[in-house]
Amino acid sequence: MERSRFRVVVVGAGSIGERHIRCFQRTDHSDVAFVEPRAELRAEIAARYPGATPLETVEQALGDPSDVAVIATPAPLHVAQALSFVRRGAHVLVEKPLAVTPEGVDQLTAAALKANRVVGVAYVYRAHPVLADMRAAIASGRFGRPVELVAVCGQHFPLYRPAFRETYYATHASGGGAIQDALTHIVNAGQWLVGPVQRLAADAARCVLDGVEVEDTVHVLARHGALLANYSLNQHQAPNETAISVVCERGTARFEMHACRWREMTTPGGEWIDHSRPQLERDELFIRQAGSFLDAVESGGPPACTLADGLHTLHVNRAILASVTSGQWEQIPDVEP
Ligand SMILES: NC(=O)C1=CN([C@@H]2O[C@H](COP(=O)(O)OP(=O)(O)OC[C@H]3O[C@@H](n4cnc5c(N)ncnc54)[C@H](OP(=O)(O)O)[C@@H]3O)[C@@H](O)[C@H]2O)C=CC1
Ligand SMILES: O=C1CO[C@H](CO)[C@@H](O)[C@@H]1O
Repeated sequence: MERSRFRVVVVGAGSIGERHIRCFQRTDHSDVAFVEPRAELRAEIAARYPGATPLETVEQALGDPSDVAVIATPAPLHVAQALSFVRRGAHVLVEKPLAVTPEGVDQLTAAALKANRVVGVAYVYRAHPVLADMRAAIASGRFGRPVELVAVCGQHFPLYRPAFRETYYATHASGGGAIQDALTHIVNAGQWLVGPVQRLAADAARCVLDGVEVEDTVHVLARHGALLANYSLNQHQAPNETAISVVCERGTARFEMHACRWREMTTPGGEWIDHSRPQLERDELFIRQAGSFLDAVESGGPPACTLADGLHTLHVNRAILASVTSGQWEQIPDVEP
């Protein structure tokens, strides 16, 4: 069957916005425009992506509604901008984290429901085929009930984002710090694998990165119902590694993003059985995410990460920040699916 073509506008052509322009173009189902207020950057991006239409303001984009808007601005702007586009009839993919506070999210949810628009949150791990395979294996029940999740993650953030001090990353209020910027991917993946978090306790500090006040190292103890979880992440170690293990009653499954594999072990003291794929190029994840969002728009089905899932992760981000300050366990509010 012939696929629909979509008019897609990417709002904010910074680091991730440029990637979305490129990756939506690569789906071959999109005519892409983008909003970038800074004239110099707008011209540079337009030169790099000749098919993409440059716009200066969000108002211009709202005046000529697209089918899909991708919100790639700093987090405090996400919800209000998403709401404006939904009200103009667009489906919206919002970058992570959904926001820094839950303000306006109920309004966005109601508006999306009323207008029958798909709103998804761009937690891109959900587009990872290896993680999806491991999730399906766990969900099949062949390892028994999941009882524990252990995530161990780290990378040298300045290598990947040398200008981090000058971006939203520098403050919590603008969506920065290891918790809201990086760990949020991992807790969202944890939630996808084993369900929502009910309570948590956290510790975090700025250990190495200079020129910012926000934390670069974080440890979280969490309860996903009966399951015990433990998340650790830093943004300064040399290895770029992400490993998420799910220990079940009759076997352990481990996702190793850096090795592009998941592995299982079911015999006590036995050998790992590996399920590997060739290493993915970074764009490939985002092309898959774009394609999957357009599929949801086409079918009217739920996106990979729904607004409700993104809101739950937002509550988790906030509870981690609160626990670091209070030194107490924090409860996570329920979110209606
Ligand atoms: N999923 C992932 O892997 C990643 C997700 N992200 C997330 O994406 C978001 C953006 O991050 P990133 O691209 O790194 O940030 P950048 O600072 O690189 O880019 C943000 C862009 O938004 C633009 N912008 C700011 N305000 C407005 C506005 N009012 N209207 C239109 N455009 C505006 C900025 O324009 P100007 O040029 O004027 O500053 C800039 O181009 C964050 O929420 C971040 O957490 C980021 C990186 C990777
Ligand atoms: O979401 C993200 C994924 O990784 C990037 C590089 O470490 C971050 O900058 C970003 O915010």
